[in-house]
Amino acid sequence: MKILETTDLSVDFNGFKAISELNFSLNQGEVRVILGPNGAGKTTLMDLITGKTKPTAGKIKLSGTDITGLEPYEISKLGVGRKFQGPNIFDNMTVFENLEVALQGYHPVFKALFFKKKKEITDRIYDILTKINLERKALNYAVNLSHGEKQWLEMGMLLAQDPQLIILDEPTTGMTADETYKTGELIETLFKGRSVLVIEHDMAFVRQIARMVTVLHQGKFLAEGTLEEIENNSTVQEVYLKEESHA
Ligand SMILES: Nc1ncnc2c1ncn2[C@@H]1O[C@H](COP(=O)(O)OP(=O)(O)OP(=O)(O)O)[C@@H](O)[C@H]1O
Repeated sequence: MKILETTDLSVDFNGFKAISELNFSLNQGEVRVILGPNGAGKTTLMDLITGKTKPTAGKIKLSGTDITGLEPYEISKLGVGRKFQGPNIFDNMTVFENLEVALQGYHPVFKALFFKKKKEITDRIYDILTKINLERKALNYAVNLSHGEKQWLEMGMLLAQDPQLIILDEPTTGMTADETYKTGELIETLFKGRSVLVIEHDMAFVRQIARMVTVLHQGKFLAEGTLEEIENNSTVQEVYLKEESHA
């Protein structure tokens, strides 16, 4: 089944086509990396899927439901979770509290109402903490975590919201090679069986996580295949070489 499908999707910024008649689809449970040189339209595509940018033409379907033109909060409610490049967590809360907020929202006044659910919630939080390797830091303030740990905490928070589609925008930016590798492992364990779209430039990381890669260029579909196929694709090579010669 297709979790995501775009049909002739286009967006025009004052005459400039940042995404142009794009037909893209993602299968349920698939991890797909979106590649493309600077300005290819990768971020714009994610903005269209999440409702941040409204398309000029075309359609977007999520699990068969037309979500074209919906507002970001509506799309998020339908189960699309997005993680932006930098860590976006509550610095002045503990790791545990960050996950608690992600699971049940921030309702200090109504906390008592959740009392009965407490055990269930705590178990779920510890399950995620174990997966993101932060169980020993549950009571530490998030501000004191390393860059990698902050990113992993946010991935745990994303999972806590149980999204049907997860979008990760360059998740390894600023990470050491070791942290990058651990992030790849995390995507395989934490998001196992989930549908994930990733924008990423780090090729070792792409090789680690993706079965299939889609390449965009100037807002258009350029190629799709395994990373090996993409690396051997002469059109893709040409586009990247041209970009390098302009850099
Ligand atoms: N709101 C906007 N108004 C006008 N032009 C825009 C807007 N958003 C994006 N663009 C343009 O659309 C093109 C695609 O940008 P986008 O950020 O999607 O590319 P990208 O593939 O994510 O690139 P990068 O790898 O550099 O992040 C760029 O030329 C950008 O300048």
